[in-house]
Amino acid sequence: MRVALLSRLAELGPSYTRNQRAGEISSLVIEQTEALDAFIARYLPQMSLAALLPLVILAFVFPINWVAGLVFLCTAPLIPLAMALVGMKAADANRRNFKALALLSSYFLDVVQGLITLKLFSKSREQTHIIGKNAEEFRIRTMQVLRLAFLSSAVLEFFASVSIAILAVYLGFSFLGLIEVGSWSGGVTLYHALFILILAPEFYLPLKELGTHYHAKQEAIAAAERLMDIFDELDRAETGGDQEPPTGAPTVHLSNIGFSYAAHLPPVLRNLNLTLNSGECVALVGPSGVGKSSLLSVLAGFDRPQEGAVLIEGIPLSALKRSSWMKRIALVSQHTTLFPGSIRDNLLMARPDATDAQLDRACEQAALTDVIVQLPKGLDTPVGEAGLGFSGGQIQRLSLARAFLKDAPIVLLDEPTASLDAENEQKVLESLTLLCKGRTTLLVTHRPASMAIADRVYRLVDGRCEAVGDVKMAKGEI
Ligand SMILES: Nc1ncnc2c1ncn2[C@@H]1O[C@H](COP(=O)(O)OP(=O)(O)OP(=O)(O)O)[C@@H](O)[C@H]1O
Repeated sequence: MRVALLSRLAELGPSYTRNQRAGEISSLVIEQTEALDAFIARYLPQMSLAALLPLVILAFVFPINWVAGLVFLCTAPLIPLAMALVGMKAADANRRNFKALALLSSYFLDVVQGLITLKLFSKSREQTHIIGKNAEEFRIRTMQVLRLAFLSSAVLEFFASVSIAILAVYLGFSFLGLIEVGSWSGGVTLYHALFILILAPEFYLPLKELGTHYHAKQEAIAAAERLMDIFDELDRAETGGDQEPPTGAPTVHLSNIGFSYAAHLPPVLRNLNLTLNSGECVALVGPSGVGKSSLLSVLAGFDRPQEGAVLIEGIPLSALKRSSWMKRIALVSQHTTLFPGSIRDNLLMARPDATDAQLDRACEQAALTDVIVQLPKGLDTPVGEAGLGFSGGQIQRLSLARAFLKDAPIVLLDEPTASLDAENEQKVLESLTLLCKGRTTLLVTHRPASMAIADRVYRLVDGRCEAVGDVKMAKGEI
């Protein structure tokens, strides 16, 4: 289930996950998935037992004493009935419990990630208080679930005990000759009475156990509902077609693109037209928040435009095989994630078969060599979650090194030199000039120096692209 869930999330891509709370998703994948295990491993096998064992016992008891058989037959349905009555409430309680857990997880993650900001504004105590409140809410919800689980066990135990007691009184009286109905052979012998009484708890046991595991079923239903939300989201995923993208640096045409993040939000891109000729580097400028990164995301295929189409050599992007398209683009975004492992592992993601010489060259091109030679373990230095021990600029250079390594015909760059000093910027720009040669490149930038490597400059205004006469003019505007 976890593997299926993660591959669905990968198919949904960043356009889905960036609108979700990371803590909630991780609680869903790690903890809530676990709830299905109890249902499959305990409840379902118990259901077969509960259907089979009482029938077998009845088959032995009826030929000996039909009244005892009738008592079994009449009291047995009481247990599933009581179980279902209590269980109806349990699904709701479990749903609330999972919600409280998801809220607690996501809040906790936000606080841990934003600890510096909280310390800076002396808000950590306040947040601790809010986490305390969420934890208390989770405790209350958990207790509600447990109360229902124990209550259902008690009710089942009660019904089973009363039924056995009725049977014991009947068998006792029959044995003493005070009751004469029931036995096919006249009276009840000690052997028969003991045989039925010893079997009685075994008759109710599978039903009681089923009741005990019933809350596992309700827990699984609550978890499955949330999991199904993600599987149902698949319709919104950009799954792509089955056509292979053209080889070499293609001409990319954005035709009448209209895009907004949600139906209730104003469009970010409106009737946008832009052509990136084969092997050409186009720079895109514009004020912050105008939609440059959104345009890159549409071009990379992470977001689907509501209007218009992205055409790769005339073929709509939506018709291309997604995995092949991903191999054709190198993207340096503003948010780079470093995965736990060594620097080498993080670089090899871009090209698993890269040789040491190729890795060294990519580091050199991205102005990363100076950083690596200072590390005692060099390329084998471990980097932690979110690039622990790496500065923003160093992470950006690592992302650039990945782009150099990938050697893809389409290059998408979002502010590639934003966190670099003038000296390193110059170094990286020289490498970028080489990288862009012969590749179709879109370079989003605010930096005048970066624009110099572009063949043409466009400005994004009001959701549309306007050509800027020349680089000098664009520099003047910035
Ligand atoms: N996931 C999202 N959901 C809703 N709105 C979004 C989302 N991401 C961005 N936006 C909005 O879309 C608009 C364009 O954002 P975008 O990041 O594309 O701008 P940008 O030009 O790249 O800005 P910058 O230069 O600061 O990086 C902004 O108004 C932003 O608030």
